[in-house]
Amino acid sequence: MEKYLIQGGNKLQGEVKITGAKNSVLPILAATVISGGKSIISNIPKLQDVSVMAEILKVIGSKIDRDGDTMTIDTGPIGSIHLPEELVREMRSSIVLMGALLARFGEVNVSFPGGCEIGPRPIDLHLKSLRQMGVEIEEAHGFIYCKAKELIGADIQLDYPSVGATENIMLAAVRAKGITVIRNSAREPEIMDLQDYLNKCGAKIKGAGTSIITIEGVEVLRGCNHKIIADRIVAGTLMAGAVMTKGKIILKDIVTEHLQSTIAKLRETGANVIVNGNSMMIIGPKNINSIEILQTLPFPGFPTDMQAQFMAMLSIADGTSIINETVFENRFKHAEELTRMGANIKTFGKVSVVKGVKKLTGARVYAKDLRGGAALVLAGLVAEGKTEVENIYHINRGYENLHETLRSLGAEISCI
Ligand SMILES: CC(=O)N[C@H]1[C@@H](OP(=O)(O)OP(=O)(O)OC[C@H]2O[C@@H](n3ccc(=O)[nH]c3=O)[C@H](O)[C@@H]2O)O[C@H](CO)[C@@H](O)[C@@H]1O
Ligand SMILES: C=C(OP(=O)(O)O)C(=O)O
Repeated sequence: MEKYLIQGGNKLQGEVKITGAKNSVLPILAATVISGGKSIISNIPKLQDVSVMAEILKVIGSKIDRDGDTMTIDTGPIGSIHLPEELVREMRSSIVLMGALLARFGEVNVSFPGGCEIGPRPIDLHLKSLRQMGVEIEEAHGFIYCKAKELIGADIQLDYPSVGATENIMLAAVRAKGITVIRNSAREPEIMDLQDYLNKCGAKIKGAGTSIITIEGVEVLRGCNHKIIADRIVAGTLMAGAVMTKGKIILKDIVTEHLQSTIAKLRETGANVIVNGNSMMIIGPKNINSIEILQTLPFPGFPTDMQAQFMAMLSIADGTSIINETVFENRFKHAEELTRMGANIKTFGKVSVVKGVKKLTGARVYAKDLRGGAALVLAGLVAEGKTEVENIYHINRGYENLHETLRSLGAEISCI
């Protein structure tokens, strides 16, 4: 199995273009199913999750050509509503194929999805909302069979602004009869990107980016051309790396508006962040200040997908930081691995206390999930000596050749 070997000590320096967002491209690829037409999607990152989503679409009949970062997807030939269990279980985002196939065929058979193991990840809000739209759902033997004689617009109040539930409702609602309103919807930028794609296909959606989304169902959708937004989490990960290594990097092709909570917290550490249109310079401070309280929240709050990387950064800060993970039940598996590298971290349920240490030391550590894996790589960049990060297949789910990006910025890292 592949692993990363890192020799710590080099500063990150230089310029890097940020790739397209995993959490945007996955629901948009699922959305291509609805029209049965041809869509050309660009700025697609090379990620394991993208390959899996493309494979699922192919298994049910789509034709897909990939040329560099662009995919041409023809979903006209899809002939099955049964999604392949093995592939669906490989990632979380496969669940949004439920809304997409319901919109196209009024029927879908899907197993429970996979994704990072960061605590229980129920889909009760997805199912409750789809039921409100006239979908009959049977759960048996690990599968969910959904059928709707007719999808009907509904007024849906989400108990929590779930990203996946918001996406599933949007996808089903674009072809439902009448108007669907999602209240307390997720406001993540990836929801706005999904709205943009669907509206280019002929959907009538308003409000993405706010907590009320209104969807007027239409009879027909067509394929379209769409460019995926930049990945704010990949950008944030590199920003944390620049701060930890006392480096200086420039990120290109980003949407700085999507990064405000990360920028604010990095400034608290003493980092100098200079925003210039769709690029940004980050200069690491001499000494990293601790952060009194870092609380993860739905967007526009601080993203849970940046929590692990910030824990790695705060483990070498001056002073003690408190991290409160409010989004997922069990997203601190990286704490134990960081401790092997000399970090001083105590976790109590959803709260971690991170007491900054003078230095980390290289060790053999295991990625337990995607962002936790990225955090260990960042720790390796500053640790004294060699760090081996095992199980990097987790990292490949969400970062396109992370080692090559870091090497282009001066890090000593190789994949063996
Ligand atoms: C592929 C993708 O886009 N993944 C992102 C998406 O995951 P995902 O869509 O799974 O995240 P959700 O926003 O749905 O989940 C947030 C919280 O709501 C709970 N919940 C969710 C649905 C439900 O029916 N019932 C329920 O209780 C979850 O267990 C979790 O505690 O948003 C998360 C929160 O920003 C990110 O960390 C993930 O990177
Ligand atoms: C948790 C994540 O991904 P997923 O929802 O796909 O498991 C993530 O991107 O950090």
